[in-house]
Order: sequence, then structure tokens, then C-alpha cells
Amino acid sequence: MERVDHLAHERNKSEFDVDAMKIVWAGSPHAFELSDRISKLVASDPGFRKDNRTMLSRKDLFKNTLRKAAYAWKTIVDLHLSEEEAAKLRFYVDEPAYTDLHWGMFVPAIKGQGTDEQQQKWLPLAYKMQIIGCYAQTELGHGSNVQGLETTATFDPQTDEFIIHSPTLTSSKWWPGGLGKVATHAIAYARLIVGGRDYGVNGFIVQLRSLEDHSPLPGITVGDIGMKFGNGAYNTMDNGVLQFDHVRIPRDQMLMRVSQVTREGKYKQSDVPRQLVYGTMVYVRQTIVADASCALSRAVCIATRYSAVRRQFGSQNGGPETQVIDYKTQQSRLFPLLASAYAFRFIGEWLKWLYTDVTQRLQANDFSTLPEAHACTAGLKSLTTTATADGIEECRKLCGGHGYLCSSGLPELFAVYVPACTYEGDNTVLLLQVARFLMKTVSQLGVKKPVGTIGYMTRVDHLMQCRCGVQRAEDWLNPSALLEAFEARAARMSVACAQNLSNFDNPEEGFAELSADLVEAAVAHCQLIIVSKFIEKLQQEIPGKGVKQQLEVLCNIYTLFLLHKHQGDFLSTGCITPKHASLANDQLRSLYSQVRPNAIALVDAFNYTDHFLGSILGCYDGNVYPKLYEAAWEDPLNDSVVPDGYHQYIRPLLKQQIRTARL
Ligand SMILES: CCCCCCCCCC/C=C\CCCCCC(=O)SCCNC(=O)CCNC(=O)[C@H](O)C(C)(C)COP(=O)(O)OP(=O)(O)OC[C@H]1O[C@@H](n2cnc3c(N)ncnc32)[C@H](O)[C@@H]1OP(=O)(O)O
Ligand SMILES: Cc1cc2nc3c(=O)[nH]c(=O)nc-3n(C[C@H](O)[C@H](O)[C@H](O)COP(=O)(O)OP(=O)(O)OC[C@H]3O[C@@H](n4cnc5c(N)ncnc54)[C@H](O)[C@@H]3O)c2cc1C
Repeated sequence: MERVDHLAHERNKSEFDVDAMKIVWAGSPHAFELSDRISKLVASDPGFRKDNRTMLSRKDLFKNTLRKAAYAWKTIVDLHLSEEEAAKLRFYVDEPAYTDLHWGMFVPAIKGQGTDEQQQKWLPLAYKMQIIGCYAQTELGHGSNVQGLETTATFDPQTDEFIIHSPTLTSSKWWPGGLGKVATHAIAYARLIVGGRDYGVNGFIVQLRSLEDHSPLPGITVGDIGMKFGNGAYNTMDNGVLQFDHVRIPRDQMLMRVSQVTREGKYKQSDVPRQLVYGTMVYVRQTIVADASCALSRAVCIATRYSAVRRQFGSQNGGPETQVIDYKTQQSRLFPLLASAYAFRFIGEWLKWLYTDVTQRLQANDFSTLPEAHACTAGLKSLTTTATADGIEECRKLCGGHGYLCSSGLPELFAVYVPACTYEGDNTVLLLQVARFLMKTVSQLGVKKPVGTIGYMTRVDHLMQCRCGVQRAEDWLNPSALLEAFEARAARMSVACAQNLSNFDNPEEGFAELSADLVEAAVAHCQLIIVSKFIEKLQQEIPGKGVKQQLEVLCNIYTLFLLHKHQGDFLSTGCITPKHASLANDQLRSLYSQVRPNAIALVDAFNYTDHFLGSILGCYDGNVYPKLYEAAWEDPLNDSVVPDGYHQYIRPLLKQQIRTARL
């Protein structure tokens, strides 16, 4: 039967070259080809089916994840996929699994913190999956405060070993993904104790389970920490608990790039900053920023397609009702999220560049950009994950009642995504790191020239007193006007915090007292980074009919939406007047009208398969109602007309009510 495209009329309205936009979204023609090929490969293979996840018990769900991970590995090996292709395949399989931590943290930790010899020994085993690793840092008592970790690694010079030990209940490792049931090895973070002295936290490679029968090695107690938020969702992951009882490991299993312990029991610090012990977190935060656009664009694709299908009210002379996407309120909630998805895509790309740059500099012993890289990864991870988690929930609401069905894909997407606001650094804790960086920058003005993303502070005198030159709504389309407003707001908020801090005798006390304001200043700085990188992106040549124009509209929506949402900041710092705020809002409304005919094409440009979207509401052809109707009958509750439990619990109740009525 021929498939009817219920969204064809929407697609026909678009004013730009969607195929060219697909390449911009993917990053390059090569990235598009790869993504397109691998996503179709996964979608067409029944071994990767995922529509039954929310209905499985935890045990069945987990076993199914193990099966899929093994099947994915077999596919990678059989098809001789490259590292890049394999990573894409795991992405499109779209199921959190121990492999995320193996490839995403265990391998990078060895690469970043291991010596050349350690890398030569461990990486080949990890690449072939002959060992499976996890990243065991967080403990029951401490997650954010890494310096507060309690696990110890005490050097025993007699045997040339470290003794890894959990001295208290709160020192139990708690949360590491893959640890609960699968990992054979961990990078365990522990306090390094040499000659009775505590040298702070370092990583150690510790074998946890037998490579023969998977049983825990002597001295290791390990298990899963239990069910987490949502059905299916992150419960495919075996987040684990782990206790060490005087577990001995050879000295050469301490990751020794940053500091070393010699055979004689001497502690030595390399010529690199100690903060490189935190390097794996910087790497993962960068990947989380890149992932944010994937999760948000997925939710936005579902909500946009469904908003074009769904009709409610407004029928004229018996004609069709209004598509809900045509309501201005729907547009003002949906289109900023669409714009954010694109903004996050580009900031993710830029952050990847920054990370590569800092890594190359570190290799050449240039540590000058490390503080900025830390501030950018921490701040952008916080900003993009918060906005994405909130955005997915908003998309669920934009889909009305049907958004609450698991078959919309949105509840599971939210449940899987929302811990990103916590893992890899709680978002508030990370913004406080940005605030520290900002306060340090302000305190050093005139001594040290701010560069990179904080370079705008060189013009602080101008930014403290400049006046917004906008006179008409269209003036807000001028990138310089937008940029200056965002720079002035960020600079003024940081300087105000620094001035308030100077009133405290004890700076730490002041920092704690003013921390809520400092977080707001950090948000302003990070929003400025995203806005400025979006604007920079548009200064490049972008091929394809109408593509650049669409991106300009999205960039303006993203920026003016932030200005509107945070107008309290802009007004209270005197960067704009109420008149400017009102003009910005007028411009925003007009931009929504410009994006409306292109909305469906802009989400088609993500090039997501129906398999990956996992949503009836977001399916490409928009044939929502028959699919929803059919899916309902697939629910196990509908296996029988009369439910299990009727005779036990419903019938006696009904009978009793009849007797009561007769009395
Ligand atoms: C529907 C299905 C979809 C399926 C999709 C599947 C996708 C699945 C995707 C899964 C992805 C990931 C899986 C999840 C992984 C999660 C893994 C984890 O969570 S691992 C644990 C992470 N833990 C944390 O992030 C802890 C956070 N805490 C810290 O980072 C630190 O403790 C701190 C930075 C908050 C404080 O450290 P401290 O040493 O106390 O620092 P100070 O504040 O005193 O700072 C000292 C100095 O150091 C600088 N600094 C701090 N950190 C860094 C760093 N990382 N790099 C460089 N420099 C750093 C700091 O700025 C200070 O500098 P000064 O110049 O001295 O001011
Ligand atoms: C799904 C998931 C997967 C995870 N995977 C791993 C893993 O693979 N490996 C691993 O090692 N860890 C993992 N973690 C742990 C994770 O990294 C920590 O939970 C995270 O770093 C937050 O730390 P916490 O739990 O100690 O939060 P807490 O720090 O206890 O946060 C509690 C509250 O206190 C606030 N707070 C804390 N400190 C401050 C402060 N200084 N100032 C102001 N407010 C503050 C926070 O904002 C938050 O509101 C995972 C966690 C989750 C949820």
C-alpha cells in the first residue's frame, strides 16, 4: 500500500534547501553520509528493536540490553566498522549501557592519565573488549566534592603494591555505570597514601571480577544500586555499589601521568597541573554538550511534527480546525527550543574544537588555556543540559495528553536525559566553578589580559556604561547590537558580584553568601558564549538555497528569546530600557512568523529515522492517529478482555456493592 505523507503540505511550504541544511546539521558531507548510513543500518535491523523497553521487568530489560550490546559489538566486528562508525552505531542503538562508560570514560581515563607504558598495556585489551571498564569515582558520601573521597590506596613498599580499601560505609563507591553487573575493571579514584602521607585523590586500575567466571575477586563486594527514575529509561544501566576490603594491586596500576610513586616509595609530581587528574571529566563534559543538541532536537522534532498534525478549535464554516502549531503561544514555546537545538549543535562543535586545542597544548606543556577550557566545559555542560531537560519536558506538554503516553517517546527521553543535570558534575556546582573563574578574571583586570571567551572583559570600561542603540524592532537583528547587550549584561553582573565580594573580609565566606548571584552571573557569561559562537558561525560561508537565512532567523530567535526570558537582568543592569525590551519582543513575534512555514523542514534536517525518534507522535509521515490506536491494542493489559485479578478483586467488590444497596 502506498504510504501517505500527512505532512507533505508542510514540507512543500519550506523556503530552503533541506538537503543542504542536513549537511550543516551533521557538520560535513562526510559526517552526514556516515550518520545517514549507520542510522538506517540500525533502524532496519530487528536486533535493535526498542519499542518494548518500557514494558519489560528490570531483569528482562537488563538482559535485553546485554544482548543488544553484544549484538552491536558483533555487528561492528563483522562489518569491520571504523571507530567513528562504531561510535555512531552505539549512538543510534539508543540504549544506555555499560559500553557508554567503557568507551566514554574508562578508555579516555587511561588515555588521558596513563603513562605511555600503561596505555600500551591496557588500551589494546579495552579496544578488543577483552576487559570491560567503568569509572568509579563517586561514593555514597561524596560526589561533587572529589577532594572529600574516602577510599584509600596505601603504598606497601614491602610488596610493591597498593592496598585499596573502603574504610567506611560512606566510602563505598556508588553510582558508577557498568559497575553493578558487568565491568571486569574499574578506574577507581582513591586517596593516595605513601609513607603515611595523604597526597590527595588519584586514579587506579583495579580488576573487580574474574575473567573466567565473572565472580568478584577476593576483597571485592559489588552489586547494582537499584531501580532509577522512569520505566525502561536509564534502568538499562547497571549503576553499581562497590566496597574494597584491603584489595592489593601492583604499583604500576596507579595512573601515573600526573604523579608517580617509585619502587622506593617516593612520591613525584610531574610537570603538569594537578587538575589533570580531573581531565576525564573535562572530556566527558564536552561530549555531553555535543549530546545535548541530539536530545533536544529529538524532542523538538516530535513536538513540531505533532503540532502540525494536531488540530484544535477554530473551524470556520465546517472547515478544518486550526493546526496547533499556528497558535502564537505554541510557537513562542516551541520555536525557541528549535532555535536552541541548533544553537547547541554549533556550540557543541565549537567546544569540541576548544577541547582538541587544549589537548594539543597540554601535550606541548602549554597549560595556559586549561582554566578557560574547564570553565567552558563546566558552564556549557550545565547550561545546555538544564535547557535540554526543561525543553524535553516542555515538548511533552506541547503534545498535550498524548505526550504523556510512553509511545510518544517523550517520557522515556526525559527520564534518560534528566540525570545529565546531575552526573558529570551537578549543574549548580559547575556554575560555581565558572563563577570562580569570572571573579578571578575581574580581580586580575589590568594585570592579566583576558583572552578567548572572556576577552570581552578587556572592554569592561566601555561595557559598564554603554547604552543600547536600538530604536526600531528591526534594529535587534543587528548582531553587534545583540552581542553588545549580552556582553554588557555579563560584564555588569560579574563586576557587581566582584564589588559585593570585596565587602567581605573573608572571600570564601563572601563567595558562599553571594553564591546565588554568582550562579546568575555565570549563566549570563555562558549564554553570551553560545550567542557569540552562533553569530560567528553565521559569518562563515554556508552553502545551499536559503540555508543561511534560516539559520539567521534561528540565531535571532535564540538570542532574543534569552533576552526576553532574562529581561530582568538586562533591565536591572541598565543594559536596555523597557522600550528596548518591548521592541525585542515585537521582533521575536515577527521571527516566529518567518520560521512557521519552515518548521517541519527544519526538523527534517535532523535526518532522524522513525526508529531513532521512537515516537508515534513524531513519525515522519505524520500518520499519528491510526498508529496510536494500533499501539494501544499492543499493550499487554489488552491481551485479555477481562483483566487478570477480576475474579479476585473486582467481582467481589461489585457483588458487595449490590448487597449494600439492598440493605
Ligand atoms: C532514550 C534512550 C537515549 C539513550 C542515550 C544514551 C546516551 C547515554 C549518555 C551517557 C553519557 C554519560 C554517562 C554518564 C556518565 C556520568 C559519569 C560521572 O558522573 S563521573 C563522576 C563525575 N563527578 C563530578 O563531575 C564531580 C564534580 N566535582 C568536581 O569536578 C570537583 O570536585 C570540583 C571542580 C567541583 C571542585 O574541585 P576542587 O579540587 O575542590 O576544586 P577547587 O574548586 O578548589 O578548584 C581548584 C582549582 O582547580 C580548578 N579545577 C577544578 N576542576 C578542574 C578541571 N576539571 N580542570 C581544570 N581545572 C580544574 C579550579 O578552577 C581551581 O582553579 P584555581 O585557578 O585554583 O581557581
Ligand atoms: C545516572 C547517573 C550516572 C552516574 N554515573 C557515574 C559514574 O559512572 N561514575 C561516577 O563516579 N559517578 C557517577 N554518577 C555520580 C554523579 O557524578 C554524582 O551524583 C554527581 O557528581 C553529583 O554529586 P552528588 O550526588 O554528590 O550531589 P551532591 O553534591 O550531594 O548534590 C546535592 C545538592 O547539593 C548541592 N550542592 C553540593 N555542593 C554544593 C556547593 N558547594 N554549593 C552549593 N550547592 C551545592 C547541589 O547543587 C545539589 O542540589 C552518576 C550519577 C547519576 C545520577
